[in-house]
Amino acid sequence: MEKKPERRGVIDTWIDKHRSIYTAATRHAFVVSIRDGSVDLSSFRTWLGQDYLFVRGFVPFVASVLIRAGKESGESSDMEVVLGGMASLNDEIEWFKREASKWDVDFSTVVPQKANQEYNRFLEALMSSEVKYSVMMTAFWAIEAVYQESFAHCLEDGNKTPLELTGACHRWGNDGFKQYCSSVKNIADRCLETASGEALSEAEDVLVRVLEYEVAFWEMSRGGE
Ligand SMILES: Cc1ncc(CNC=O)c(N)n1
Repeated sequence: MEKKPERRGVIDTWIDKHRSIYTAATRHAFVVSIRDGSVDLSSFRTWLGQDYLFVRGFVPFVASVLIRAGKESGESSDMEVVLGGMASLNDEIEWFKREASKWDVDFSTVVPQKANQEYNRFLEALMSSEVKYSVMMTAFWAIEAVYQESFAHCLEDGNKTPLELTGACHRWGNDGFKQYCSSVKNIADRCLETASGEALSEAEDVLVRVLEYEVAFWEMSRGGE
Protein backbone atom coordinates (compact mmCIF):
# COMPACT_ATOMS: atom_id res chain seq x y z
CA MET A 1 0.00 0.00 0.00
CA GLU A 2 1.49 3.26 -1.08
CA LYS A 3 0.90 6.48 0.80
CA LYS A 4 0.11 9.08 -1.78
CA PRO A 5 -0.07 12.72 -0.87
CA GLU A 6 -3.78 13.54 -0.94
CA ARG A 7 -4.96 17.03 -1.63
CA ARG A 8 -8.44 16.12 -0.58
CA GLY A 9 -8.77 15.08 3.03
CA VAL A 10 -11.49 13.11 4.71
CA ILE A 11 -13.39 16.30 5.59
CA ASP A 12 -14.00 17.06 1.90
CA THR A 13 -15.27 13.51 1.45
CA TRP A 14 -17.68 13.98 4.36
CA ILE A 15 -18.87 17.35 3.06
CA ASP A 16 -19.68 15.70 -0.28
CA LYS A 17 -21.47 12.87 1.47
CA HIS A 18 -23.50 15.24 3.66
CA ARG A 19 -23.88 17.97 1.03
CA SER A 20 -27.55 18.69 1.65
CA ILE A 21 -27.15 19.50 5.36
CA TYR A 22 -23.91 21.39 4.60
CA THR A 23 -25.79 23.56 2.10
CA ALA A 24 -28.69 23.99 4.53
CA ALA A 25 -26.20 25.35 7.11
CA THR A 26 -24.22 27.60 4.76
CA ARG A 27 -27.07 28.93 2.56
CA HIS A 28 -29.84 29.33 5.09
CA ALA A 29 -32.78 31.60 4.22
CA PHE A 30 -31.59 34.11 6.85
CA VAL A 31 -28.16 34.37 5.24
CA VAL A 32 -29.65 34.54 1.75
CA SER A 33 -31.92 37.36 2.95
CA ILE A 34 -28.88 39.33 4.14
CA ARG A 35 -27.30 38.84 0.73
CA ASP A 36 -30.38 39.88 -1.23
CA GLY A 37 -31.19 42.77 1.09
CA SER A 38 -34.63 41.49 2.09
CA VAL A 39 -33.53 40.72 5.66
CA ASP A 40 -35.96 41.60 8.37
CA LEU A 41 -34.13 43.70 10.97
CA SER A 42 -35.95 42.13 13.89
CA SER A 43 -34.50 38.79 12.70
CA PHE A 44 -31.05 40.34 12.61
CA ARG A 45 -31.45 41.68 16.14
CA THR A 46 -32.60 38.28 17.36
CA TRP A 47 -29.61 36.63 15.72
CA LEU A 48 -27.25 39.26 17.21
CA GLY A 49 -28.44 38.68 20.77
CA GLN A 50 -28.44 34.90 20.47
CA ASP A 51 -25.05 34.82 18.77
CA TYR A 52 -23.49 36.98 21.47
CA LEU A 53 -24.62 34.38 24.03
CA PHE A 54 -23.36 31.58 21.78
CA VAL A 55 -19.93 33.17 21.47
CA ARG A 56 -19.66 33.52 25.25
CA GLY A 57 -20.14 29.76 25.46
CA PHE A 58 -17.84 29.12 22.51
CA VAL A 59 -14.86 30.82 24.21
CA PRO A 60 -14.44 28.07 26.86
CA PHE A 61 -14.75 25.45 24.11
CA VAL A 62 -11.95 27.10 22.11
CA ALA A 63 -9.92 27.39 25.32
CA SER A 64 -10.28 23.65 25.83
CA VAL A 65 -9.20 22.99 22.24
CA LEU A 66 -6.19 25.23 22.93
CA ILE A 67 -5.23 23.21 26.00
CA ARG A 68 -5.54 19.94 24.08
CA ALA A 69 -3.48 21.38 21.21
CA GLY A 70 -0.73 22.22 23.69
CA LYS A 71 -0.78 18.79 25.35
CA GLU A 72 -1.53 16.36 22.56
CA SER A 73 -0.48 17.75 19.27
CA GLY A 74 2.89 16.87 17.86
CA GLU A 75 2.72 20.03 15.77
CA SER A 76 3.57 23.22 17.65
CA SER A 77 1.73 25.28 15.04
CA ASP A 78 -1.66 23.81 16.07
CA MET A 79 -1.59 25.85 19.25
CA GLU A 80 -0.76 29.02 17.36
CA VAL A 81 -3.68 28.54 14.97
CA VAL A 82 -6.11 28.05 17.87
CA LEU A 83 -4.59 30.98 19.75
CA GLY A 84 -5.26 33.15 16.69
CA GLY A 85 -8.89 32.07 16.90
CA MET A 86 -9.01 33.02 20.58
CA ALA A 87 -7.56 36.43 19.81
CA SER A 88 -10.22 37.11 17.20
CA LEU A 89 -12.92 36.09 19.68
CA ASN A 90 -11.65 38.82 21.96
CA ASP A 91 -12.21 41.40 19.20
CA GLU A 92 -15.48 39.75 18.33
CA ILE A 93 -16.96 40.24 21.78
CA GLU A 94 -16.10 43.95 21.58
CA TRP A 95 -17.69 44.07 18.11
CA PHE A 96 -20.88 42.46 19.44
CA LYS A 97 -21.11 45.13 22.14
CA ARG A 98 -20.74 47.93 19.59
CA GLU A 99 -23.38 46.32 17.36
CA ALA A 100 -25.71 45.98 20.35
CA SER A 101 -25.69 49.71 20.93
CA LYS A 102 -26.02 50.37 17.18
CA TRP A 103 -29.12 48.14 16.94
CA ASP A 104 -30.44 48.96 20.38
CA VAL A 105 -30.19 45.39 21.64
CA ASP A 106 -29.71 44.92 25.39
CA PHE A 107 -27.65 41.76 25.87
CA SER A 108 -28.37 41.70 29.60
CA THR A 109 -32.02 40.87 28.87
CA VAL A 110 -31.45 38.36 26.06
CA VAL A 111 -32.56 34.87 27.10
CA PRO A 112 -30.93 31.92 25.33
CA GLN A 113 -33.47 30.11 23.15
CA LYS A 114 -33.77 26.34 23.10
CA ALA A 115 -31.57 25.84 20.01
CA ASN A 116 -28.87 27.98 21.62
CA GLN A 117 -29.05 26.07 24.91
CA GLU A 118 -28.84 22.74 23.11
CA TYR A 119 -25.88 23.85 21.02
CA ASN A 120 -24.16 25.06 24.18
CA ARG A 121 -24.75 21.73 25.93
CA PHE A 122 -23.26 19.96 22.91
CA LEU A 123 -20.14 22.16 23.13
CA GLU A 124 -19.85 21.41 26.84
CA ALA A 125 -19.96 17.68 26.14
CA LEU A 126 -17.20 18.11 23.54
CA MET A 127 -14.93 19.65 26.19
CA SER A 128 -14.76 16.34 28.07
CA SER A 129 -11.30 14.79 28.24
CA GLU A 130 -12.89 11.64 26.82
CA VAL A 131 -13.48 13.32 23.48
CA LYS A 132 -10.61 12.69 21.09
CA TYR A 133 -8.52 15.61 19.84
CA SER A 134 -9.34 14.76 16.20
CA VAL A 135 -13.08 14.82 17.02
CA MET A 136 -12.81 18.18 18.80
CA MET A 137 -10.83 19.66 15.91
CA THR A 138 -13.42 18.46 13.40
CA ALA A 139 -16.20 20.13 15.40
CA PHE A 140 -14.12 23.30 15.79
CA TRP A 141 -13.53 23.47 12.04
CA ALA A 142 -17.20 22.92 11.19
CA ILE A 143 -18.40 25.62 13.61
CA GLU A 144 -16.03 28.21 12.13
CA ALA A 145 -16.47 27.11 8.51
CA VAL A 146 -20.27 27.51 8.54
CA TYR A 147 -19.92 31.18 9.48
CA GLN A 148 -17.08 31.74 7.03
CA GLU A 149 -19.00 30.22 4.09
CA SER A 150 -22.28 31.88 5.03
CA PHE A 151 -21.00 35.41 5.45
CA ALA A 152 -18.57 35.22 2.53
CA HIS A 153 -21.63 34.44 0.38
CA CYS A 154 -23.13 37.78 1.45
CA LEU A 155 -20.07 39.57 0.06
CA GLU A 156 -19.79 37.71 -3.26
CA ASP A 157 -20.45 39.41 -6.61
CA GLY A 158 -24.00 40.53 -7.14
CA ASN A 159 -24.84 40.92 -3.45
CA LYS A 160 -27.36 43.51 -2.30
CA THR A 161 -26.25 43.27 1.34
CA PRO A 162 -27.39 46.41 3.20
CA LEU A 163 -24.39 48.59 4.09
CA GLU A 164 -25.18 48.49 7.80
CA LEU A 165 -24.85 44.67 7.74
CA THR A 166 -21.57 44.45 5.86
CA GLY A 167 -19.65 44.72 9.15
CA ALA A 168 -21.05 41.37 10.26
CA CYS A 169 -20.32 39.86 6.85
CA HIS A 170 -16.72 41.08 6.84
CA ARG A 171 -16.14 39.77 10.37
CA TRP A 172 -16.52 36.15 9.22
CA GLY A 173 -16.40 36.52 5.44
CA ASN A 174 -12.95 38.12 5.18
CA ASP A 175 -9.94 36.38 3.61
CA GLY A 176 -8.03 36.18 6.88
CA PHE A 177 -10.87 34.22 8.46
CA LYS A 178 -10.99 32.00 5.38
CA GLN A 179 -7.27 31.28 5.74
CA TYR A 180 -7.70 30.53 9.43
CA CYS A 181 -10.55 28.08 8.66
CA SER A 182 -8.35 26.41 6.08
CA SER A 183 -5.56 26.02 8.69
CA VAL A 184 -8.02 24.48 11.16
CA LYS A 185 -9.25 22.13 8.43
CA ASN A 186 -5.69 21.03 7.67
CA ILE A 187 -5.12 20.27 11.35
CA ALA A 188 -8.34 18.24 11.54
CA ASP A 189 -7.55 16.36 8.32
CA ARG A 190 -4.03 15.58 9.55
CA CYS A 191 -5.36 14.23 12.87
CA LEU A 192 -7.99 12.17 11.07
CA GLU A 193 -5.39 10.56 8.78
CA THR A 194 -4.04 8.55 11.70
CA ALA A 195 -7.30 8.27 13.67
CA SER A 196 -8.87 4.92 14.59
CA GLY A 197 -12.03 3.74 12.87
CA GLU A 198 -13.92 4.62 16.02
CA ALA A 199 -12.55 8.17 16.09
CA LEU A 200 -13.37 8.58 12.41
CA SER A 201 -16.98 7.60 12.87
CA GLU A 202 -17.27 9.87 15.93
CA ALA A 203 -15.77 12.78 13.99
CA GLU A 204 -18.14 12.28 11.07
CA ASP A 205 -21.08 12.15 13.46
CA VAL A 206 -19.94 15.31 15.26
CA LEU A 207 -19.53 17.11 11.93
CA VAL A 208 -23.12 16.33 10.93
CA ARG A 209 -24.39 17.33 14.36
CA VAL A 210 -22.62 20.70 14.18
CA LEU A 211 -24.29 21.32 10.82
CA GLU A 212 -27.68 20.43 12.30
CA TYR A 213 -27.11 22.74 15.28
CA GLU A 214 -26.09 25.54 12.92
CA VAL A 215 -29.29 25.13 10.87
CA ALA A 216 -31.37 25.21 14.08
CA PHE A 217 -29.41 28.29 15.17
CA TRP A 218 -30.25 30.21 11.98
CA GLU A 219 -33.86 29.09 12.36
CA MET A 220 -34.10 31.05 15.64
CA SER A 221 -33.81 34.32 13.70
CA ARG A 222 -37.21 33.57 12.13
CA GLY A 223 -38.83 34.06 15.52
CA GLY A 224 -37.71 37.68 15.34
CA GLU A 225 -38.18 38.43 19.02
C1 LIG B 1 -23.76 29.82 15.98
C2 LIG B 1 -22.40 30.27 15.59
N1 LIG B 1 -21.59 29.42 14.93
C3 LIG B 1 -20.35 29.80 14.58
C4 LIG B 1 -19.87 31.05 14.88
C5 LIG B 1 -18.51 31.47 14.42
N2 LIG B 1 -17.52 31.35 15.42
C6 LIG B 1 -17.23 32.38 16.24
O1 LIG B 1 -17.73 33.47 16.21
C7 LIG B 1 -20.74 31.91 15.57
N3 LIG B 1 -20.39 33.17 15.91
N4 LIG B 1 -21.99 31.49 15.89
